[in-house]
Amino acid sequence: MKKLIRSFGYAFKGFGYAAATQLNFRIHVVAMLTACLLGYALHISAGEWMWVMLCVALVISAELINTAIEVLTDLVSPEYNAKAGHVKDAGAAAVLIIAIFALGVGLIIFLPKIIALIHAA
Ligand SMILES: Nc1ncnc2c1ncn2[C@@H]1O[C@H](COP(=O)(O)OP(=O)(O)OP(=O)(O)O)[C@@H](O)[C@H]1O
Repeated sequence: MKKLIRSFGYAFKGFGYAAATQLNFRIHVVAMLTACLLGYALHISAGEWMWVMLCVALVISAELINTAIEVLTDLVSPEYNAKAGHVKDAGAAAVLIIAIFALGVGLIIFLPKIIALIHAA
């Protein structure tokens, strides 16, 4: 049990490290919190919440894995190395693809509701 609690602590430490050092991570956390607030305010359905939660988990996990890749790359290759660059670029590309997916889901769920609200006003 103690071990389990300790590993939660490590996970929170990892989250804190990413939040303290990565601007993109902070931007994505704010975007995901905004999506959750919008979901609450616009009374989205259970099915729509599942998509939003999937996007939150994907985006935040991708950012955390990308942070791990960046830190490890800097550790292994502090000097310029083309392969180190490819590793970081591939990590960044993975985050971009997931962010685009999340943006698409957000537009599909929220845009019609926001347009309907504007028309009703
Ligand atoms: N050791 C390296 N060797 C070769 N190219 C690198 C190296 N480190 C970084 N790069 C190149 O610079 C880009 C930016 O790297 P950097 O580590 O600054 O990441 P970042 O995405 O700007 O993240 P952050 O600013 O949060 O550290 C990489 O995607 C890669 O193309």
